[in-house]
Amino acid sequence: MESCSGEAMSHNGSNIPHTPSRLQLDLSGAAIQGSIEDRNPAIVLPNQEDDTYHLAIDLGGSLIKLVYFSKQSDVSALGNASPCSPFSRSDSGKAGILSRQQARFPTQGGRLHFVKFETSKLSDCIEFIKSKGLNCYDIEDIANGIQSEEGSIIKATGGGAFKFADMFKEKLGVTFDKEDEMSCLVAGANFLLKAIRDEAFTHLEGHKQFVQIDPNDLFPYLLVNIGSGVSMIKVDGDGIFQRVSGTNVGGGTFWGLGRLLTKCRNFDEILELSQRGDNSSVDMLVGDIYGGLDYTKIGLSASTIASSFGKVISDEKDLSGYRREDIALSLLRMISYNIGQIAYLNALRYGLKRIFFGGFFIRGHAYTMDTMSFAVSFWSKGEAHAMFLRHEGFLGALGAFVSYDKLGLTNLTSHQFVERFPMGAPYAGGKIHGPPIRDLNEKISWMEKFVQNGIEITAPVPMAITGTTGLGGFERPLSHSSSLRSDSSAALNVGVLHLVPSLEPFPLLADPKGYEPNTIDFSDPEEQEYWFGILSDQLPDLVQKAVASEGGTDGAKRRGDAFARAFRAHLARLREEPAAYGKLGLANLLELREECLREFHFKDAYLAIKQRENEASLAVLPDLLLELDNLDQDERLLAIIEGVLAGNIFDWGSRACVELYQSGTILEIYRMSRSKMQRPWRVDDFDTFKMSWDRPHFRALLFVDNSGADIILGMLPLARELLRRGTEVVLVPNSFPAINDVTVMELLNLLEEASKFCEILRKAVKAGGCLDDKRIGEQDSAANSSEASFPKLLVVGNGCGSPCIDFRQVSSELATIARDADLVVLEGMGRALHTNYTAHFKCDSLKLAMIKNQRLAEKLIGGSIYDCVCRYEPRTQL
Ligand SMILES: Nc1ncnc2c1ncn2[C@@H]1O[C@H](COP(=O)(O)OP(=O)(O)O)[C@@H](O)[C@H]1O
Ligand SMILES: CC(C)(COP(=O)(O)O)[C@@H](O)C(=O)NCCC(=O)O
Ligand SMILES: [Mn+2]
Repeated sequence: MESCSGEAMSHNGSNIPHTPSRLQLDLSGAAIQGSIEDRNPAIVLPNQEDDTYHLAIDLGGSLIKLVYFSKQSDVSALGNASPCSPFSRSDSGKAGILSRQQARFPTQGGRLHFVKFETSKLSDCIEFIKSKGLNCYDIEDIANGIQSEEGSIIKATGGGAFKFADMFKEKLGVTFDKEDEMSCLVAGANFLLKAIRDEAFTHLEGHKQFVQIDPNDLFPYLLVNIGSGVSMIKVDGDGIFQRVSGTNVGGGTFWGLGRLLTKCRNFDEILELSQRGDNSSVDMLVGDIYGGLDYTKIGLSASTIASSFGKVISDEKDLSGYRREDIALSLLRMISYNIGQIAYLNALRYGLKRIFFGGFFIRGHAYTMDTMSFAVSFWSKGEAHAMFLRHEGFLGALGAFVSYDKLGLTNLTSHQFVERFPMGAPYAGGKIHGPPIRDLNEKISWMEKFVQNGIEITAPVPMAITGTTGLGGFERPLSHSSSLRSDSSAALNVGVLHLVPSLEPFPLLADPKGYEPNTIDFSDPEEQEYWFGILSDQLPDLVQKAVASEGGTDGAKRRGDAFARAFRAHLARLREEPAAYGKLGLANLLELREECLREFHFKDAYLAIKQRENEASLAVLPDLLLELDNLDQDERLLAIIEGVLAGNIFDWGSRACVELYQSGTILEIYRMSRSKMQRPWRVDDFDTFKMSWDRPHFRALLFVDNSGADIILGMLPLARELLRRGTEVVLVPNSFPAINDVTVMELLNLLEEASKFCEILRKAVKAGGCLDDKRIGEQDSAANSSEASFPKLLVVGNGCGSPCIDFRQVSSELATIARDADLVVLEGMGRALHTNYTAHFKCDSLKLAMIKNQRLAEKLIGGSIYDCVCRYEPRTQL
């Protein structure tokens, strides 16, 4: 059994330029993934670009916002969709059962990208649209897969939909289908609040906190959109709203006056300037009027602004006599506070407790948000709450986008979206500098250029200003040193939204609403710092393995460098602002690393290691099974659980374990690990679990972890034991790689091998239909008809490519098959400890892991490294 990922298709070595044609494939770098002996091997097309589907545009007074959707070409003819797709058909090529299941769950996913341009740079925007071919698709043609000859009709909103209609027709051949601006703002806000998990947040005194919105309890609310001008809209439902107020003193006023008074050349510059400001030289404060005293009777402190810019009237100075910084700050406070106050008054007028602020005036700027939050909270005496939206300025464009009825986007829910933060401006959303990056080579060169120039690469989103308003929101910004980045990284806290309609919540969660995957509290800065440190330290070794896994070529080295730079930039970004990409937990960090590897087309960094461990473990499996079979039933169950815990030591994500592997062969380490299995384990519910064993389960889901001894000498014997008692077993591996975790493809190969010498596994595999008969040594499928009644062994991918599992988003296949399961086994640190340790299930659950990190051992179970956890919980009665 040999797997490979070598070059398998002839190609001319150069990248075929990307065109928006649906049917043109970039075959450069195409490679077979998996076993070369397969009849239907999966083919990976690393250089195949997304095909763009459609665009919506919001042409505002200051900024043009684009939201566009891309969808990968239908490459089913080649047997694989994408190396990065959670539903890569690589899973199905080999597994009859999966192919059938996937046919029932067609995926219609794609990606939503967010980009903005200054309206004054309209020509850049037009160039971008042209270069991406965004003007070439017509929604009507999508179903037929044809490229429009005529030029498409695109949804457009904002005043520019009228003003620039002729120019777009002339330059791009597109016709605007105009949508009402207010309707779009509301549709965009409703869509975000219902479909994006970490969208809304509060921002008080520098502290950002995400708010979970119940989609069934969203209305009514006040939407305050601060663009050039300000609109205040009372929203009572989808499409049910009223523009109740507005003000002409908005973002345009701030930027317009600010430019005049400070001579700043761009918006971020003035925000940055305000960071170093002291407004007391410009503003008239209460203390200026009251001789330095507070006006206590009406609750105003001496430092409260009595009159913005009021001090200027009593000075003899002209503009040059004031610091630009002070002016910038005074102006920002004046505008933000005023909008916050008017918003509050409108909330009061209509009895609304929730106010969501959007529009690009906010610009994710801490000080602006703090000021508005303070105003709302101060005037409402804490009754009303100011909330902000991560996609702040894209409400209108998104609203226009969801108005494409045929895309059916309005009913999507949060579990169907996965947000990714790829490197590179056009991928990340935000300001575009220079031509868009079209392929991996361009992306790598783009990153290399930064290094040559001695400029540190920044993650897709900039450092937000960490400065806070200090007490009460009206003191000076505390931080004078941090600065807002305005380089070519995107200027937004948004990534690319991957729409995966076939993701579903895991149906066996006992408390889906209260479910939080991450166990460790990441709001503790010390905890964060520890894990950032771990991931940084592991990076050189990972890069080396990743490069070797791709043959160590010069190309692989370049990709490895780019990956390392990208991942370091993400870590730096998150260190500065942990909530930049949404609520941060350890699971997100570990997944980000895997996603980043995929972004640079590393298919499976640990493949060679996994193969070596699989071979060594398969060689001793027959003896182990014989040994187990000679034990009586009680002893056997204990030996099997011990085997699972012992095998879990093979974890290439743990620094301690990797050091350990220097000290012996795989089998020596496995034996050593087994010999240390002294009970009671640190968490030991084995006896209760054994009691429940009297009643065989109907269907068990086994969330398996690592390749090698872990799966082969640990989990397969457990699966076999369950099968022996008549329980149907569903092995649930990762859909795509993460560290040394076993994947669907590998597991099917392992089952093929194990079936050769284990009859129970062979019969169950046959009954489950995971492998075709020839692969399990059955030439005549009718020969053993008795096996049809044998309990089934199935393999179903979890939909993830991470060492952890977030049960809010799993594959539809898993969700479907889980409905009748009555036992869930979670194995390994990632799945059973970092995530889900405190999760409860509607069915019996068993969490098995060896703990391979000293700090976690101390914190979580008051133990030490290499302690074991066997946590059993009978089903939660609802
Ligand atoms: N790069 C930028 N250029 C100009 N204005 C910006 C920029 N970034 C943020 N802004 C602020 O955002 C406001 C525009 O917000 P936006 O929501 O796009 O409204 P509009 O649709 O009116 O253009 C500007 O008036 C300014 O205050
Ligand atoms: C990434 C992992 C969760 C994988 O563990 P597994 O699920 O394979 O048991 C784990 O290796 C881990 O937490 N590693 C980082 C900590 C360390 O190096 O100690
Ligand atoms: Mn693992």
